[in-house]
Amino acid sequence: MAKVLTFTLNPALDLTVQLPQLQLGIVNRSVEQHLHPAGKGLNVARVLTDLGHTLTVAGFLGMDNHEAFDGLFARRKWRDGFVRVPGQTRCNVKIAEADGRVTDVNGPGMQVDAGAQQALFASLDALMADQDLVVVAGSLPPGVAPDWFAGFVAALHDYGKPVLLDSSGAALRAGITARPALIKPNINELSEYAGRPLAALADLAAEAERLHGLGVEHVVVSMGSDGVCWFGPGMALRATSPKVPMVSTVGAGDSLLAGMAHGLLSGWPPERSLRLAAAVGALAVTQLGAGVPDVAKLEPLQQAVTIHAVQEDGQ
Ligand SMILES: Nc1ncnc2c1ncn2[C@@H]1O[C@H](COP(=O)(O)OP(=O)(O)OP(=O)(O)O)[C@@H](O)[C@H]1O
Ligand SMILES: O=P(O)(O)OC[C@@]1(O)O[C@H](CO)[C@@H](O)[C@@H]1O
Repeated sequence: MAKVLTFTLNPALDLTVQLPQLQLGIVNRSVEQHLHPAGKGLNVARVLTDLGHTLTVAGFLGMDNHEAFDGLFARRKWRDGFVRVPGQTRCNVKIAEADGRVTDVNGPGMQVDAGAQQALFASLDALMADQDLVVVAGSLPPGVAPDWFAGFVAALHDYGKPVLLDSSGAALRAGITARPALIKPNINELSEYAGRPLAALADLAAEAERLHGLGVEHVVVSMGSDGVCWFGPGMALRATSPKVPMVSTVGAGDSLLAGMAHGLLSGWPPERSLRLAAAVGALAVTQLGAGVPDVAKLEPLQQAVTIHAVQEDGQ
């Protein structure tokens, strides 16, 4: 199995609040609440650990509420490369209604100063030693500029290992300039990047083609219950999403990305990688938070995924 480093520059304590139906402007009473350490790169790390890989996790972490994260790192036996900064890691609220709708209220995150950014940069040689693949996922905390992020991803790229990027907005735009091997925007994030709605598969294919021209080898576009499209060198595949009981969609994209990473690291044919990735994404929807506590559950989900080629006309 492989060694993987995931960066979460803006981690979060995810507070998931489950209730029958959210009613705005009145007191809502939740049925259950769960608080757990998360953030995109850490969610990816959970899945990759469950699939058998050895993980190092890094980014910025607030000094004032680090305990839950330290506990997670110790339980999962992750090497901890996080730079501690003054203040609190943010709390992101996820309101999960009984019909499967999830409303996210994500905090900005704690201020990260130039010293902390330099400290993370300075640790790259040590962090990158022996890694087979790097994942950079999530938003940028206040103080971290998109230009800095572009340089950061470029520095990772220079180590010669595949860099997988999942971000949005200005961070996605900046990260793409550093030619990551793979990006995984959802369809809304890619539409925002493109500056136009990408409604049809032909639009996605055209945008992916443009990104290939910028040096991004793999463009993986997630579309929630509508599945996922993967545009790679000389290939375009679409996977359907299996029908699953919905608990929370939070972390589905991270799970999909982890599945893709696993397939790439295993040297699998594209169809096999995409099938697994779609199955891991679907599994995430059936539970709170990311992870594959029972790998056997992936088998029926993989069988329920249909893969077909995206035609030139976008069918
Ligand atoms: N309702 C669903 N049923 C089955 N599979 C799903 C469902 N929602 C998501 N998935 C799977 O998970 C993948 C990622 O989902 P989605 O497109 O919602 O990612 P995302 O917007 O990046 O999510 P997040 O940022 O919350 O992790 C989809 O491509 C699909 O394979
Ligand atoms: O604000 P960001 O960094 O874009 O996203 C953060 C986040 O919504 O992403 C994960 C799900 O993908 C959650 O664990 C976390 O709260």
